[in-house]
Amino acid sequence: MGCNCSKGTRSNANIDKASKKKKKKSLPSSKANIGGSEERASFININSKEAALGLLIPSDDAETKSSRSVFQRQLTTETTKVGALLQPPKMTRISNGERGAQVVAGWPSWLASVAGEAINGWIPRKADSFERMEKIGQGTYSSVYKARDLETNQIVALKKVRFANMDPESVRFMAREIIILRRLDHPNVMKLQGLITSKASGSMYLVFEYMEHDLSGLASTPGVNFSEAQIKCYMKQLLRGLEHCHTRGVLHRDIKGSNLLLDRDNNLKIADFGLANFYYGDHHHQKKKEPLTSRVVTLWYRPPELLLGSTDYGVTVDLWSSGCILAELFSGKPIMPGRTEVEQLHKIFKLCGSPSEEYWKRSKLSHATVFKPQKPYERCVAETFKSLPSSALALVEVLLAVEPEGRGTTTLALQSEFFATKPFASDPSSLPKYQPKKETDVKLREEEARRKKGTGSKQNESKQVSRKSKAVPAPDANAELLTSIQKKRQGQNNQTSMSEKFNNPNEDAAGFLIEPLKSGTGQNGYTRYGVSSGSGRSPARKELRGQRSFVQRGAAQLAKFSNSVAARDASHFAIANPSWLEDWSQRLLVKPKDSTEHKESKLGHGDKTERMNYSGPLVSAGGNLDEMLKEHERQIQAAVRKARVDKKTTNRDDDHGQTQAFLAANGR
Ligand SMILES: Nc1ncnc2c1ncn2[C@@H]1O[C@H](COP(=O)(O)OP(=O)(O)OP(=O)(O)O)[C@@H](O)[C@H]1O
Repeated sequence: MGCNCSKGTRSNANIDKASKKKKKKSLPSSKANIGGSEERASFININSKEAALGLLIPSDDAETKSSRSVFQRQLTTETTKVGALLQPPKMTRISNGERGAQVVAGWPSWLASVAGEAINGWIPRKADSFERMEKIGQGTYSSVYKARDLETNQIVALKKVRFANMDPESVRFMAREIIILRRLDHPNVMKLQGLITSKASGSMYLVFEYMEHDLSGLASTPGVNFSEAQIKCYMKQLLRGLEHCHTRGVLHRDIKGSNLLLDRDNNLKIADFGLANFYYGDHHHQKKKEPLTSRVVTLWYRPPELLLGSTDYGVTVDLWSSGCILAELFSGKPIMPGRTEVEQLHKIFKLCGSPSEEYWKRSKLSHATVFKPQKPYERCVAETFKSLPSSALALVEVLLAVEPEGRGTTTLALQSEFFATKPFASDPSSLPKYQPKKETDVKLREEEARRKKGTGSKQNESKQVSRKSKAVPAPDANAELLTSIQKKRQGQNNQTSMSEKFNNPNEDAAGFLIEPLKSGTGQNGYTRYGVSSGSGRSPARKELRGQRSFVQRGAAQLAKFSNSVAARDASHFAIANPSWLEDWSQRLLVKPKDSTEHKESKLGHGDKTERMNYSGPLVSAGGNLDEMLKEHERQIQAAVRKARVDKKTTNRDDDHGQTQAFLAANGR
């Protein structure tokens, strides 16, 4: 495909050279002067922080248990695993000598402790060697800035990750992300180019190559239409990037359009490894595998096994998300825009059928007793996507297999007929060069509008929702995880205000040269494949952007999304039953703010900030499982009663009735 042109990356200089150099010339005056009183003082602090941090990166088990002994157990397990198909990474702990060298090279000791492996061979970059430009993204736990590397004149993206008061959870997550990023090296995976550490150790910048677009932003840009060959080009790159991750034993666990970044030449790179984790393959039966959390992957892209509570899953979770993206690229809209976990699962069953009896038996999924339908659902993927080219449909069928074992692998997907038949995947550089920054502008405008409305950042929105929405307790094995994430998020809320402060010119103190925000607009038309919407614009595409990652993201376990019914533009590839009306499970959790918002949601137009809607989790943190189940039962019964009353007074479509039946039939 020729889409693998790797951009030259400027990695940090070799640590050996650096430490030698430092020893030779600047040791006495350097910040890294470990004999200096300032550094000595921080060494003393650091040692206690190391103890608090456990020195190690988190596994999901640690997400749930958050204990050092868990880490140690994981280390032992991991280091003894051999012969892995997926080349399981070793949790290499660097020696004291190496750590010392890293500190000499200028790294804070706490970082050398938690992510020694990730910084090995690097020296820290200094903030003042970058000219910071505009803010280009706001993640839940990070802010992203465009900047110029003054040493190379290259434009880069600086992802600022804050961890309030060295909160061990936040530090562990950050450490995991950078360790994973450094394990990966592929043209279709975002490369970590370097790290900038701040004096205060309360934040860190991850340096990445700057990417002009993200796939969902680009797809939602007016006048931008994708051809089949272009969809193949993006899908091929996505699958190649994922293949690399999986081969290196990494599950991304948050594949969605807004995490697939594109440079000017249409090279796609998988970004945001904030939820990624290591995976050890199916052949490690001899050792008890550490459980993985099921509370990952943005709702619309989350596979059924996770919704059913699986903690023993693999690469197939990313394949499911990829299948959702493939179908979405053709359809011009998200294919299963659920608003709650229940609704998501119901949408999945309706489209993909429910799993077989054998699957329910063998998988022993924790939520199976609650969600197993009394009558199996028929699969209707082929009818729904009958307008897709047959080779594309065949791949969608595989990737959206309701039972994970049916999804194959990235390698098999890459070998599928879809990529072997004409029109072949375009060469990325042959595709239109889209005007930079369009979607970033949209995003920034939306953020600005939210700020003006007083809702503040995404975290604040979620907070607001958590007060409004009625979180329904449900069984979940990860209550402790949620508690720990909630705790973390309290930190994140602090981080929000801190990141707001970062926009303050006083932040120059961090050493950046600041350039004022510029804006750019422009369009570049291209024929959208098969979408018959007159303007070529698919407002629903924009909806992708609103869908947030779940774990460790929006506060109080709230996944934010834009209302699904917005996805109703006429499309050649429209799914057979596009009646995404509100079902009662949604109303159980969310009360639309007012009728205006509701109306706009249905139209799918207008300012996105007006259309925001939210879903709450089924699961509340902490508490006794029985009580949670009982409470869940009460909530469900109340909702069923309410739905029955509503049904008499309002027009309901099939979808609503089905969802109701689905839930009622399952004892709720
Ligand atoms: N290398 C890059 N080049 C350009 N923009 C980027 C880059 N990396 C991230 N961004 C922008 O910043 C946003 C936030 O980045 P990222 O997703 O890594 O952060 P996050 O805190 O994990 O976000 P989220 O809460 O959305 O998962 C992205 O959606 C993207 O628009």
